[in-house]
Amino acid sequence: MASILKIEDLSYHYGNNPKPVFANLNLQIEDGEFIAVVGGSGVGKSTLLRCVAGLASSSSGNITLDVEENDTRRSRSVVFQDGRLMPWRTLRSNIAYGLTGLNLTAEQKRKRVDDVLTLTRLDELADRWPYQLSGGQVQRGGIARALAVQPHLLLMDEPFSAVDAITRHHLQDQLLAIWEKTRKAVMFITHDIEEAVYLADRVIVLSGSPGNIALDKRIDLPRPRQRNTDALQSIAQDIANAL
Ligand SMILES: Nc1ncnc2c1ncn2[C@@H]1O[C@H](COP(=O)(O)OP(=O)(O)OP(=O)(O)O)[C@@H](O)[C@H]1O
Repeated sequence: MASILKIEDLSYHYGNNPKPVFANLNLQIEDGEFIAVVGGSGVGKSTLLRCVAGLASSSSGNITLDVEENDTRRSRSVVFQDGRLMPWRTLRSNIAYGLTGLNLTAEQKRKRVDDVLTLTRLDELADRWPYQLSGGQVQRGGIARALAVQPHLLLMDEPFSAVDAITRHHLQDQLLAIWEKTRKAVMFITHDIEEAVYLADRVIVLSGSPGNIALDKRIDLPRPRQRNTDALQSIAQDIANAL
């Protein structure tokens, strides 16, 4: 499979701080691949994601997204920890707002919104305001908004860390169902090693200061996966040891 994202010798400094958050980092993601990035607090996971998202400019190195650009879809989109729905817009309007600037007719936009509402199973909640949604529904709304732009690469920054454990498991399974249907490349940041092993094709461990890749582990467990199996726990333990 072809690489959709190539990160080469990436370094990042905040402001005048001479010490980089990470230095000479190299990573590739294949088209359709689900990778999870884990690492201790402050190691640079979110900074890396922001660089890939184009929200922060790397200090040196290259980030290449090998995707077909056109004006009806975006190369990448981001799902944040808090869903980031605008409180003054309904769910439907939040999703539609994300399509601003794309070259789509009103009818095409309406269809895009309807399609992602169905995909995230939020159809019946489309006209609610964010305050009328649960935490898990807000997160699914954030995923719907990110998917509406039909990104080649979906970037997720600890999207499920603010919800309870049961909701988190549901959201993980729904994300996997969406991923099976859309087969987008995903870069998923998490603190939770078991979440990473349950979801991803590859788990990348960031550690050190400056941060770099301490482990790049392919997860060969067949899908659909089971939680709490010895095989999954054993891989999670290997990853914990690398942290
Ligand atoms: N705006 C900023 N200005 C200066 N330093 C920053 C800024 N944002 C983050 N940092 C520092 O950069 C380092 C990496 O932060 P980052 O948020 O990328 O880590 P992280 O691995 O995502 O952490 P966490 O898991 O706690 O969210 C940390 O040491 C942090 O203090």
